[in-house]
Amino acid sequence: MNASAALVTRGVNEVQRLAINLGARSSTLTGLSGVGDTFGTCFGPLSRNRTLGMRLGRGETVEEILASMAEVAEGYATTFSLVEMIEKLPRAHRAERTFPIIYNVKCILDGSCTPQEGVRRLMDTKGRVELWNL
Ligand SMILES: NC(=O)C1=CN([C@@H]2O[C@H](COP(=O)(O)OP(=O)(O)OC[C@H]3O[C@@H](n4cnc5c(N)ncnc54)[C@H](O)[C@@H]3O)[C@@H](O)[C@H]2O)C=CC1
Ligand SMILES: O=C(CO)COP(=O)(O)O
Repeated sequence: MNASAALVTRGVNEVQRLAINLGARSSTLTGLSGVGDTFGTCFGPLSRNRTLGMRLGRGETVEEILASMAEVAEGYATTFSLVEMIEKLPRAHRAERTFPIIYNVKCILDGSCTPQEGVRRLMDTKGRVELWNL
């Protein structure tokens, strides 16, 4: 549970950081449209995005999962859109260090790493001050 809490909290932080860079108010991301939405999708047993992630973690491929889902897991396409947006930001050369969760999710979804490798890389990330760039 602690690892999940850390991942979700740091995930919100990355989305917040991107949104602020694009002109959003930070309070928008700490309200229902940010933290609230993230809780629903990460912890709701019926969540489409959570279902995609759980099935990936159990060893199915992205292709198998997407082909067998009747619904759309929005997070799949959104991950690639987020990376495109990040790479247009100033200091994009530091992007993988600044947005490690988004980049690791992309790596898992595009098949360049396994879920286990993605999680291992996140766990090996050097610690730093939590709110260093907000
Ligand atoms: N329900 C929620 O808590 C949240 C939903 N969203 C996003 O909002 C959107 C709608 O969510 P819901 O209303 O819950 O979903 P829903 O499953 O109730 O409705 C989605 C609708 O899109 C249609 N659809 C799916 N693929 C399509 C395609 N290729 N072309 C045309 N129509 C297509 C489906 O037939 C369905 O009527 C989704 O992108 C979802 O990820 C975002 C945040 C929260
Ligand atoms: O898209 C959503 C969160 O942004 C909500 O959809 P799910 O909760 O079904 O994953």
